[in-house]
Amino acid sequence: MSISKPPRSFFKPLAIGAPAPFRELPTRVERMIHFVPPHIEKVRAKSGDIAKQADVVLANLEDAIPSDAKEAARAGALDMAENIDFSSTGTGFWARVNCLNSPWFLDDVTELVTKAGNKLDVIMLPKVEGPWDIHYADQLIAQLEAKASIKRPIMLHAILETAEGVQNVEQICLASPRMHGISLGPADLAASRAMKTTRVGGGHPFYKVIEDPRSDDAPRAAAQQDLWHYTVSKMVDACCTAGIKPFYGPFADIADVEACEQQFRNAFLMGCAGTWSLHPKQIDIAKRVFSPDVDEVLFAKKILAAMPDGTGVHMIDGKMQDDATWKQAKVMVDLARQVAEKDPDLASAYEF
Ligand SMILES: CC(=O)SCCNC(=O)CCNC(=O)[C@H](O)C(C)(C)COP(=O)(O)OP(=O)(O)OC[C@H]1O[C@@H](n2cnc3c(N)ncnc32)[C@H](O)[C@@H]1OP(=O)(O)O
Ligand SMILES: CC(=O)C(=O)O
Ligand SMILES: [Mg+2]
Repeated sequence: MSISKPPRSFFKPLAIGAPAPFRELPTRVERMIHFVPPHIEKVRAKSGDIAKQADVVLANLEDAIPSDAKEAARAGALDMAENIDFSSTGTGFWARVNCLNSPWFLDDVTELVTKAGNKLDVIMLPKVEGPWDIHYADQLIAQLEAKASIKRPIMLHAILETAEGVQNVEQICLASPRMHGISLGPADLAASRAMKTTRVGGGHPFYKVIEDPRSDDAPRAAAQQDLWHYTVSKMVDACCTAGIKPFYGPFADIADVEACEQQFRNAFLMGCAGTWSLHPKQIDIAKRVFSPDVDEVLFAKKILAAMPDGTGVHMIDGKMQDDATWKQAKVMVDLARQVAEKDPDLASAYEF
């Protein structure tokens, strides 16, 4: 017997007075979630400017914040909520709270929801292992939303960063209508799986395929493979099944902008909606990569124009098009339209 909720109960608020969860995700361009360490006053002071460039600004309270600065980071996050104008640029405001078994989680969530709940779009929950973690956070947030008379539901975004979480990713995505999406957490995940790498995201020179031995004994060609391909694929399928958004996560080799761009691009091509930026220079990389390519969009527009009702078969520039490629084209053009609303240069390049 199934133990899932009956369909009619799924969208009911979990506390009397809490807002009803969204039936559909709000349509938002979220090409990058920019991480700010809120306890550092100098960096926090810049986050108003960052909010004009990034699609999402996130106050990070978890890893990378020293244990003796956790309260300061929380206070910094509340300060950001109060003093930065996110709404006029349509920028999302998120916070990554400490994990559920930490001494800080309860105060993080309580203070964020009750003091800044009407400003906060998404709470990012680290180290989620199964749907039970989502159920607990979901109920607690509903109680706090009700207590503080929050008008819009705060969404939940889980980080996929333990082997158990990857094993349970489908149930995590389906656990609650409060779910917004999932991000890959390659550092904790590597540790959890005992992967032998000290890198945060990206490839590894030892993870490669080499060609067969050559008759001339010349060095054999080799190509690095993507360590994260399986996990990203699994995450994308789980998110899309649940109607929520998959994201790549951090790329910590800040100086290696080329490898960062390639890792982001692989994730974009595989279906991710966005990524994280840890440093201001990763914002532009993410913007470039997660905005659809102009030539691809112009080609996709030709497909839509040639097949107004989305059926049949057509040849365009020597390539066969049918109902399936019409859907591929629609994905591209729909995203381009959303990006165009934020970016007038791209709007004109896409010829909208
Ligand atoms: C595995 C995980 O959990 S990943 C998520 C957790 N990690 C994070 O959130 C890290 C966030 N990023 C950072 O803390 C920093 O970018 C670091 C530590 C990676 C690098 O910091 P620095 O060495 O100071 O970078 P750098 O010197 O290049 O900074 C250039 C400027 O950008 C500013 N800056 C750096 N990072 C950020 C940021 N995330 N947001 C806003 N401004 C920033 C710096 O303050 C500096 O400003 P200044 O020129 O006025 O002095
Ligand atoms: C993203 C993150 O938290 C990690 O890679 O561990
Ligand atoms: Mg982590």
